[in-house]
Amino acid sequence: MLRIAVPNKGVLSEPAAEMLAESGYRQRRSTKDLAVYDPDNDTEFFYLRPRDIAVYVAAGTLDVGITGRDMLLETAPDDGEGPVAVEVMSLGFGRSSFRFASPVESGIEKVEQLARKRIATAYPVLLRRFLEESGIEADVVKLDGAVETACRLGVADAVCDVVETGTTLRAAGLHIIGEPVLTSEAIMVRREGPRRSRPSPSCGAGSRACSSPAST
Ligand SMILES: Nc1ncnc2c1ncn2[C@@H]1O[C@H](COP(=O)(O)OP(=O)(O)OP(=O)(O)O)[C@@H](O)[C@H]1O
Ligand SMILES: O=P(O)(O)OC[C@H]1O[C@H](OP(=O)(O)OP(=O)(O)O)[C@H](O)[C@@H]1O
Repeated sequence: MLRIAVPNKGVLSEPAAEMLAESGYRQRRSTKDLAVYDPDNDTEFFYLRPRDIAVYVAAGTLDVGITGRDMLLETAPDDGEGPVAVEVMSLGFGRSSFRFASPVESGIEKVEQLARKRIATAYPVLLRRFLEESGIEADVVKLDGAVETACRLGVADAVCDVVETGTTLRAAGLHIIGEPVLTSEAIMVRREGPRRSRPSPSCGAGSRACSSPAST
C-alpha cells in the first residue's frame, strides 16, 4: 500500500486535493477527515500540516508527500546527516518567493544593510542558511505567521517572508529588498536514505529495517 501526505490547510491544500481527485484518487469528503483509504488504488492519504509533511516522509513513515519547496528545505534540510526528503517533481501550483522586505522609511535598500539588524521570519532555517552563505551577521526573530506586522510592532527591523502578489507587504508599509532568497512552488517529495553514514553490515539492499528512522 502507498501512503501519501497531503496538505490539510493553507493555500496548497485545495489544489493538491483537486489534482489527486482529477487523477482518479479518492479524496476526503470533509476538512475534518484526517485520513482516507482509497481501495481502488490501494493508497492511503494522510492530511497533515504542510510544514510537517517532509518530516514524515524523511522519517520513512509515509512514502511520498505534497508540500512547498520552501517547507521541504526548512523542515528536512539536507545537511548530510541522516535521511532526508527530496524533491521528485514540481506540481505547477502554489508559486511564491521567499524575500527580504523592510519598512519603506527604514532606509534599508540592500541586503548588505541587514547586518546587525533583527529579521523576523517563519522560516529560520532558510534564513540562517542564506545569512551564513552571504556572510551577514543578523538576529533572526522566529515568528509563526503574520510576519509583516513585526516591524510595525517593533520586534524586527526587516522581515524575510513568503511573497506571492506582494499585497500583504505593501499593506504593511514594507518594500522588497534584493533578489528572492528562494523561489518555491508545490512539489512532490520522497525519502532518500542517509548520504554520509556507512551502511550497516547487517542490512541488505532494500531491507525494510534499514529504512526505518530508528536505524539512522
Ligand atoms: N500566497 C501565499 N501565501 C502563503 N503561502 C503560499 C502562498 N502561495 C504559495 N504559498 C506556499 O504555501 C506554503 C505555505 O502553506 P501554509 O499557508 O499552510 O503556510 P503557513 O501559514 O506558514 O503554515 P503553518 O500555519 O502550518 O505554519 C509554502 O510552501 C508557501 O510557499
Ligand atoms: O504576497 P501575498 O499575495 O500578499 O501573499 C503572501 C502572504 O500570504 C502568506 O500569509 P498567510 O495567509 O499564509 O498567513 P500567515 O502569514 O499567517 O502564514 C504569507 O506569509 C504572506 O503573508
